Amino acid sequence: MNDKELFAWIKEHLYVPVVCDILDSLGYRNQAMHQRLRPLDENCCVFVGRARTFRWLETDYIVKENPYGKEIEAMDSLKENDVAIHSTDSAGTNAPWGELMSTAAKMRGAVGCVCDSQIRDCMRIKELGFPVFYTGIRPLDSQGRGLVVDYDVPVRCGDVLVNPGDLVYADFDGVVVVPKEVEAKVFELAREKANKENISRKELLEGKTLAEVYAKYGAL
Ligand SMILES: O=C([O-])CC(=O)C(=O)O
Ligand SMILES: [Mg+2]
Repeated sequence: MNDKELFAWIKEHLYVPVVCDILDSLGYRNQAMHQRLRPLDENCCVFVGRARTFRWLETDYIVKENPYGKEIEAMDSLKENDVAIHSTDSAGTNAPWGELMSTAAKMRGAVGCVCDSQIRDCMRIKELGFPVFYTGIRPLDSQGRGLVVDYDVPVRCGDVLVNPGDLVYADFDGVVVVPKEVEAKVFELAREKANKENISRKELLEGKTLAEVYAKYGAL
């Protein structure tokens, strides 16, 4: 399967919690982003793609020659199925993501953004239909408050260390990051667990008790 086929398959058959369960079973227990990251629009929050990371530096002055650092270059390098991942801005001084970033990302084929910081232009982002997970909303520009010092480097976002190219999967329950080295295994096992959950749900709806179905399929 190429990425396009894999991502379509994941969106059709899986959901974020089942992927988290499999990561748990393989010893990767800290791959779900912190619950402070929530979707801007619950009707537009499901995506799977590859991490493209932005490393932010907090500043208290405008860098004259290049007030946004490498941000514009990074944005224009986005490709099909990319997910923009912004390093954590604990201070929350500014909103590095808004409607123009969303528009630029969408036009390059990116499928979502996880911004562990503030966002702005929220109603326009919703109108555009670009999925964004965010920590807060604030109307202030990043210029003079922060800049992108590097991109496609490991960054911490939502308390998860994200490497460029990691698979990022988001739905209403949250955002999970699947490290490259376990990706194939995770989706093979997630398919099996989802099958067990589907049959368990069916039998629960037919009236069987939780103890009965758990004894049979071992899936919760
Ligand atoms: O200017 C920014 O950094 C964010 C923003 O407002 C936009 O993307 O429209
Ligand atoms: Mg704007």
